Amino acid sequence: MPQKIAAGNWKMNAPDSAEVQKLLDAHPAPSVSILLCPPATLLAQLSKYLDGTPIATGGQDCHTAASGAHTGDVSADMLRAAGATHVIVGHSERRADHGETDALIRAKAEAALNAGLTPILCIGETLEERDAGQTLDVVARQLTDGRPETGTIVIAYEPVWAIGTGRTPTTDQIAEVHALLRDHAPDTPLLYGGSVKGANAAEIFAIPNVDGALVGGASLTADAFSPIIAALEAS
Ligand SMILES: O=C(CO)COP(=O)(O)O
Repeated sequence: MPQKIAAGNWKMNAPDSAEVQKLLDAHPAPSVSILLCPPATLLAQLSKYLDGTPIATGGQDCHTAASGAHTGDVSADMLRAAGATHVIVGHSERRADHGETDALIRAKAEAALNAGLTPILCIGETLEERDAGQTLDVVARQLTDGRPETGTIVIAYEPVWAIGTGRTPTTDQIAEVHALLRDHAPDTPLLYGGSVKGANAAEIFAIPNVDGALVGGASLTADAFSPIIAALEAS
């Protein structure tokens, strides 16, 4: 059975530290893995705060190189030194905003593995691709081209049109993609991401081959994230 993971992607947001303490108080001994991915500037501080607790931390992106002349970037080794265990790579917001290709994302995932981090590889189709019937082709290509040949990773299926929109795919649509991912990655945790809330979490976690969630907006407060963690524990 792949590990169950409730991961929060804070994106470019900085919740109050009281929210983190509230989350810890609500989940002193979780039966699933909990991960928070803050902005890079907060990572060291948050990792220190969470040291010795069941909540782990991750980065939101990394450079392919370990160090060097790359103004504005952060390496996987630096994330690791700041306390991270994971790093998100290939998020659709980075694919869209920074033109990240599958080849670049794969190099980032390899850099993460080399630094001792577990990459969370994000894949997912746009609405145009879904409407054109290309969803399975797109995610299969992103997986094949973006995934390192060896090493332990986590995969997050995040349909671009479901991110921050309040729209989620039907359970059949999620099940179809996750079945394909499971065929390609039998022992890999497969997360769903895109408008996951306390209200829909149980239904999503009941879908075969869904091992957890990558949560954006609802990871910013303990009140919103805690019911998602509880639903995963109950699944
Ligand atoms: O992009 C996401 C997580 O990486 C999902 O964001 P939302 O949960 O805000 O839709």
